[in-house]
Amino acid sequence: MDNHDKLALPVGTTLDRFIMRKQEDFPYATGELSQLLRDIALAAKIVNREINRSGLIDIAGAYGNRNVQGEDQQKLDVIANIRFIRALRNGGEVCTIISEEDEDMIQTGNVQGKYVVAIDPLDGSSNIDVNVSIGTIFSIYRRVSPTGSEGTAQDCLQTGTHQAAAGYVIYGSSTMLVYTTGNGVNGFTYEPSLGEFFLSHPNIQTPTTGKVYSVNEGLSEYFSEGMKNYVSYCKEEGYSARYIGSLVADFHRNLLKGGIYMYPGTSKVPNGKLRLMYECNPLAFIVEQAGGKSSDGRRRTLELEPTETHVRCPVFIGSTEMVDKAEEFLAAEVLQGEVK
Ligand SMILES: O=P(O)(O)OC[C@H]1O[C@](O)(COP(=O)(O)O)[C@@H](O)[C@@H]1O
Ligand SMILES: [Mg+2]
Ligand SMILES: [Mg+2]
Repeated sequence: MDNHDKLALPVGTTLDRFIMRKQEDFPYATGELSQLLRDIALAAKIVNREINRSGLIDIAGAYGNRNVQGEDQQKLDVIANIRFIRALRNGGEVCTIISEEDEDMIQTGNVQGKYVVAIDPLDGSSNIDVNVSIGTIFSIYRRVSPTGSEGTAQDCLQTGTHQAAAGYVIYGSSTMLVYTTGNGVNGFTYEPSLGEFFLSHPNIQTPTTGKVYSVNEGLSEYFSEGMKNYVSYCKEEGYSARYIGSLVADFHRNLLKGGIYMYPGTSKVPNGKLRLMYECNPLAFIVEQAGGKSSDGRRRTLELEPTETHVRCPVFIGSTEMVDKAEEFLAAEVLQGEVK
């Protein structure tokens, strides 16, 4: 009987109770990570409320600033960023934060905090004003430097294999929080009238293959030969193309139903668009814990060395057999290149 069976909690268990019961599984746990997960859930509830009424109040549209990625910040990007940073600062468990919306590391002042958080406060920004599912993505590391001082770059630039926990919130037809602490993946659905997340998707396992591929084909003229060949293969196999344009939403669908999401390197952007620390690493941890796979087309995402906090990397993530197949096509291209 493995851990999951021993601690199988019924659907409908509240998130708080689930976190508490899971903590009991680790006799040496001190409760800080549990509290940190609760802090994130609290901020998610507040951001969810803002999103649900975003059409009614003046929080639609651009904020008027550009972030470190050179993207126009949406007002909700900024609001979500403020809400999550405030919750993590007030919670006291986090010493340093890296956020998509801030160029530099954010020191919270909690020098006794044992954790570092990397966060994409609002994912799918291009979909905010058009009522399409968006999300929040987070990744949690234990600091490597001693407590008592601010977190360091070394604390923030750890490979994904060192994550203590990771997760995302999807603000869709319902709002869900999905996370892992390296002991399986569980999903919780938010019940707004009770203000609680309830266990709705215990021990998520992703199918080893699927019939859905997700990629922005608008970029296909910049795709490599191998990538073009894999997309043709998906069409020949009769797969359906599904691309919401919100990473969290495309990932979530494929996690539950099977499929592959790809944001490849292209001749225009060789490292692709997505960020390793707060988009690819957390989702790679989740997909692996659910029995799936994530790579940059060649190397395991979780083993990629982060060179700086906002570094980008190509990503192929989802059902293992589909990621394997995509890698095969990319490898064939390299071989052909060598033959020529
Ligand atoms: O419009 P493109 O180039 O296909 O990019 C869409 C991708 O960019 C993102 O919006 C990037 O994330 P942010 O919205 O957090 O910047 C992903 O959610 C999405 O999958
Ligand atoms: Mg994003
Ligand atoms: Mg974002």
